[in-house]
Amino acid sequence: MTSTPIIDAKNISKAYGSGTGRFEALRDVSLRVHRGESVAIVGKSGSGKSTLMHIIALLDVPDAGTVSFAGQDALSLPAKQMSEVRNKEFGFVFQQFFLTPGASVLDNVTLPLKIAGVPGKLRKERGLAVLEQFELADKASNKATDLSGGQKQRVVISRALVNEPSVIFADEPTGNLDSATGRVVEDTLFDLNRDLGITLVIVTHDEDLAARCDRQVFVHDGVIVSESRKTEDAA
Ligand SMILES: Nc1ncnc2c1ncn2[C@@H]1O[C@H](COP(=O)(O)OP(=O)(O)OP(=O)(O)O)[C@@H](O)[C@H]1O
Repeated sequence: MTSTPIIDAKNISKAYGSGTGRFEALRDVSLRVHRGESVAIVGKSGSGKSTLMHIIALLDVPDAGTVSFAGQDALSLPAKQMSEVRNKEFGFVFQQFFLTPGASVLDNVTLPLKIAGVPGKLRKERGLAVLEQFELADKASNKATDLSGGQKQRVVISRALVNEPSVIFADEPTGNLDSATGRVVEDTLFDLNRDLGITLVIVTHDEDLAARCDRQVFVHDGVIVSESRKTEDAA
């Protein structure tokens, strides 16, 4: 039985710069991600991992190729609808957190709901419910910057989850954390995958983190060179 992939990227190419400074970051790359899967994108620094993730997450457009989301050609959508897909269906977790420094934890977490036009009272309820889940409700009125690294990343995951996304894209999600805190953040992501069926796409250098994913996709010099699947004893 084959189901429609949640993400189906075909023949993606992307170059940066022009003339002699032109650099081909991705060359004819195709990648399918199925609903509920966890996929690690791995490779050396500069291999094109983040570029690939940004394109399949509709944060950037390729020079050539197509990206479908749930069977629909996402790149041909009008800009407004494309941002709606991104805002409603995707959650983002980046190494650098990207929290708004002066704003409260709650305001940071509920930002995707604000963008989606959800009224204030409901935003607050949903934001607090997610923070509660991560034992951060007592930090709701703190400034987002006045938190530990692990707490910040849990705030970022709360923000990624508040819209009940179908896919979470994480780019080196544990890169700024010590190993124990990183492990807690990883566990949180895999719990969401297992318990809620949220699809995970994780860009990482970390072999242990990659090994926890159902599938590993290896990128080298802008090309997918191989793939492997989790063996049961790596679980
Ligand atoms: N905005 C840009 N302008 C010019 N070149 C870029 C730009 N973004 C990325 N590149 C180049 O494209 C290549 C791929 O970058 P990308 O960030 O996708 O790699 P990566 O595998 O994610 O690397 P890292 O693990 O270091 O984050 C790199 O050689 C990078 O220098």
